[in-house]
Amino acid sequence: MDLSHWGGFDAAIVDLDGTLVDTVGDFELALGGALRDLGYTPVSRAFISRTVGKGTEHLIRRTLAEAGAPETMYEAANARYREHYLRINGQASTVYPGAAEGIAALKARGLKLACVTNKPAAFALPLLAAKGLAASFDITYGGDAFERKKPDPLPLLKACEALGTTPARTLMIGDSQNDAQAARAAGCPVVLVRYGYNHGEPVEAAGADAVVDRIDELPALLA
Ligand SMILES: O=C(O)COP(=O)(O)O
Ligand SMILES: [Mg+2]
Repeated sequence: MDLSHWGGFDAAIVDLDGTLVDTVGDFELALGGALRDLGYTPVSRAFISRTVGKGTEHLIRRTLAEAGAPETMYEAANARYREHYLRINGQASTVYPGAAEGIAALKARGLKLACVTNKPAAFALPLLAAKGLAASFDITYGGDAFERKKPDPLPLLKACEALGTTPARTLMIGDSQNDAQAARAAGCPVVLVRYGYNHGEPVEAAGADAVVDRIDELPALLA
């Protein structure tokens, strides 16, 4: 695969869950804790992997339905989830092989970097710091930064604006259809990683320009 026809980039926007960090273990602890507090049985890891990616509200609403709990429990579940998540954040998650190296190599080439995630900033910022990734990014936007989150293009357009780049010269690196759709609508080329969470669907079907096994493959492909 040769992506050099893209003709160079000034910046990259990088997704967090499923792209930089395997966080399904953290989600499992926090959702499980919240469900137990409310008297329900925790949901499976497989369910979590195919549900993560569209932000906290979507995840909690789907989790309540999966656990057989009423929708009216949303506020209580959200409060319990937040408390558990803030306490366990990072304890059951790991940086994917090649992710830190890949980001460092892109940065060393002079690309500006933004982390744009649907994870709330209160979870995303401490996680990036705990995993030694925070300093790599010029800016980080959580899922609560703007009126709309990915797959809407708004967070990507705001990131380009903040970095002083154009979408055409800003590469989106993500793991799901939310990243691919947001990138398409914003006008950013997009690469997806094969190992993340894409709602249980093959990542090849998400409409990316390319799919890679590791982020540290990218610098050579872009040469
Ligand atoms: O919290 C989520 O929904 C996941 O967010 P991300 O994949 O955009 O990082
Ligand atoms: Mg993701």
